[in-house]
Amino acid sequence: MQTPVINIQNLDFDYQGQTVLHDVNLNVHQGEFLGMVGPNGGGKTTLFRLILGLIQPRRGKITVLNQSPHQARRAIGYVPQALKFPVDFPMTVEEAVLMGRLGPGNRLGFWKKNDRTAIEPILEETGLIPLRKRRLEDLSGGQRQRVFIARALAGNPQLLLLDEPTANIDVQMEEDLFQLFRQLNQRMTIVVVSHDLGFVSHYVSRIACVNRSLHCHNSTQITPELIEHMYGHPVRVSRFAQETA
Ligand SMILES: Nc1ncnc2c1ncn2[C@@H]1O[C@H](COP(=O)(O)OP(=O)(O)OP(=O)(O)O)[C@@H](O)[C@H]1O
Repeated sequence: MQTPVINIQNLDFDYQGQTVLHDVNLNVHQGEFLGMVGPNGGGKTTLFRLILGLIQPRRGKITVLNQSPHQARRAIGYVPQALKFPVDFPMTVEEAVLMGRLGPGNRLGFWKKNDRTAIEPILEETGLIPLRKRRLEDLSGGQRQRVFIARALAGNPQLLLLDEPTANIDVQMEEDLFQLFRQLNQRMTIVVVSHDLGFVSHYVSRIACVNRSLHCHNSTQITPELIEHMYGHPVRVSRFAQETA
């Protein structure tokens, strides 16, 4: 059997003595498109930061592509929550995407020809060719999201982690982005955090519910009762309600 892309065993994580994640176990397999849902503060971003090796578990084990998260770092593309990224940074779309090529031997602003060549198909795939010379601050929220996705793709990752990539963007743009993720999923494993359960379960086969602990469900098993139980209160999920009405 193939080694999972992400393997987490009996993981505990604390922030200043407060347990944020407890006894988390998770296997994400090659080529999987996994959705991740859960209430605010449930620990989803923390789990991403652990997978990226930015923070260490207090207990348990985590491997990514059969290596430590730190060793696997260059094989992971990460799109953080949009609100956590400065948007008034004075750079063009092209320069922002090139930042995804940063690494040993590459300095900011001193790009090699092969870096510029490498980003061309990515600009094309993410629909950014017409915007390539525009400054980040002049873009809409959805266009900016595409830039952050393209930046994450520039390092040619095997695993893509997307933290609420469709927050604050309109429904059409959300559909377009998920179509792009579906296309990308043909060549890479994807984990996407979303609060739009009905929508995300349409695209993914499995959903990890994170609220201090983690439980996986097939997307067909997700019911309003299960969601209410996980969030601790009823959740307004427009598309979910429509689909299950
Ligand atoms: N740097 C930090 N120091 C201390 N506590 C933190 C830190 N970052 C997050 N936390 C706490 O850890 C818990 C989990 O936060 P996390 O951001 O992982 O949740 P989340 O599920 O991603 O939430 P959201 O859906 O709101 O993005 C929260 O209680 C949060 O306040």
